[in-house]
Amino acid sequence: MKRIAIIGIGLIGGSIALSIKKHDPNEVFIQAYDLKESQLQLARALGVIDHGTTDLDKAVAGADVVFICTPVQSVCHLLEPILLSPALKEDAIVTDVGSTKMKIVQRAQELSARSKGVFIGGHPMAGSHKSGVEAATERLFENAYYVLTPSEETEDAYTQRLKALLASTRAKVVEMKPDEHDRVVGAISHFPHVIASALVEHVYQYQQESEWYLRLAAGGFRDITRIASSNPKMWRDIVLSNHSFIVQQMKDWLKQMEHVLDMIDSGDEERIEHFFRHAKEVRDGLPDTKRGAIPSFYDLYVDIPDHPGVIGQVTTLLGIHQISITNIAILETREDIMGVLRLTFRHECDLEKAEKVLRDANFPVYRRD
Ligand SMILES: NC(=O)C1=CN([C@@H]2O[C@H](COP(=O)(O)OP(=O)(O)OC[C@H]3O[C@@H](n4cnc5c(N)ncnc54)[C@H](O)[C@@H]3O)[C@@H](O)[C@H]2O)C=CC1
Ligand SMILES: O=C(O)C(=O)Cc1ccc(O)cc1
Repeated sequence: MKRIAIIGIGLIGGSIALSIKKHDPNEVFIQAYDLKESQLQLARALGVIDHGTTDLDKAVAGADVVFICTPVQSVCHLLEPILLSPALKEDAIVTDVGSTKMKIVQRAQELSARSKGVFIGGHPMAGSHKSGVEAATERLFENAYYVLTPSEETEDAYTQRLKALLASTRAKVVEMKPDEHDRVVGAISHFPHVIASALVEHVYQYQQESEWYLRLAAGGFRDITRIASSNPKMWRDIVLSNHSFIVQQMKDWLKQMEHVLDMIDSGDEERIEHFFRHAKEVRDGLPDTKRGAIPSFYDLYVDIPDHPGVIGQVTTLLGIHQISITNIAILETREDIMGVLRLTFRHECDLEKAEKVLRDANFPVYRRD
């Protein structure tokens, strides 16, 4: 029986646990640690873990592989008590899922000589703007890249052992140096999150002048700012931990914006069209993966008319048809309706069934991403 420890059982820790468990249900025992007893209880109730504890030594005891799945600043703090834990098994692999790698790998290297285990940095390049174990799904990492950052001293046998375990995620595992990882991921993930949030803030300032700004916000604005709905604490940690690259990229961006400003101000038709054409070509040429770096969750939206008991009708209908909902939220209000209900499902087939059941009952349902 293989023992896997998950430290921080949220969206990513839960999704790793589920994918490993689904692959080998009878051969794996998943033990978890979290600061929040409630997350451990929920994870146990959802069948994501076999055992939960708020005692770190007990959680790592006897584990063959330990995944640290907390926000990145906590990963740095947890490395010492985990790598130097007397309960850590000889030759255990300790890995993490943090969105940045340089600081984490550097801290692990400082501790490596005194540890019984071996640290290999990791980062699954898939996620969501949702968090918590309730949003975890075993298919989250399917077809996404999963970066590992073994150091030059890491014996290849350990890396191969970890890769074999990660095969259950069906991600494409690749190896990178921590600095290259942080520079590239800074540009394609971290900095875009800063831009998305800044764009929301930008329009919010205008909103003080007229309420129409956010009321009219649709289509493109929604698409480009979707990631601004992500977990603020997680992104605070990421930005602090990848500070230098993000600051550099921000300076490059300001220069780029100067060019764009100059181009638009000049009214030069040819330059402006070329700007949009080139961006379109690069964007259209992005690798067409079924599930990319930001895979959609299985969300269904229902417009809720303004009369009592409607939300109850929706959930009852789904219950009668035995369709499980992972998450439910009322998102926004428009004048003509009471709100938009977002129903999240763990599996695509549940979403399809729910869509049919609700449509047959004349609810206005739609998908959106
Ligand atoms: N959410 C995403 O899209 C992605 C996140 N990541 C990385 O994965 C890590 C986890 O992110 P999520 O699973 O989204 O967060 P989450 O908020 O869903 O889960 C984090 C869990 O860690 C627990 N936790 C926090 N501090 C702790 C501590 N000191 N000790 C023990 N438990 C602690 C929390 O209670 C929570 O259950 C972060 O480092 C993030 O940068 C990586 C890829 C994608
Ligand atoms: O790709 C994005 O930017 C996402 O929103 C999903 C995500 C978030 C954090 C990561 O470390 C990796 C992927």
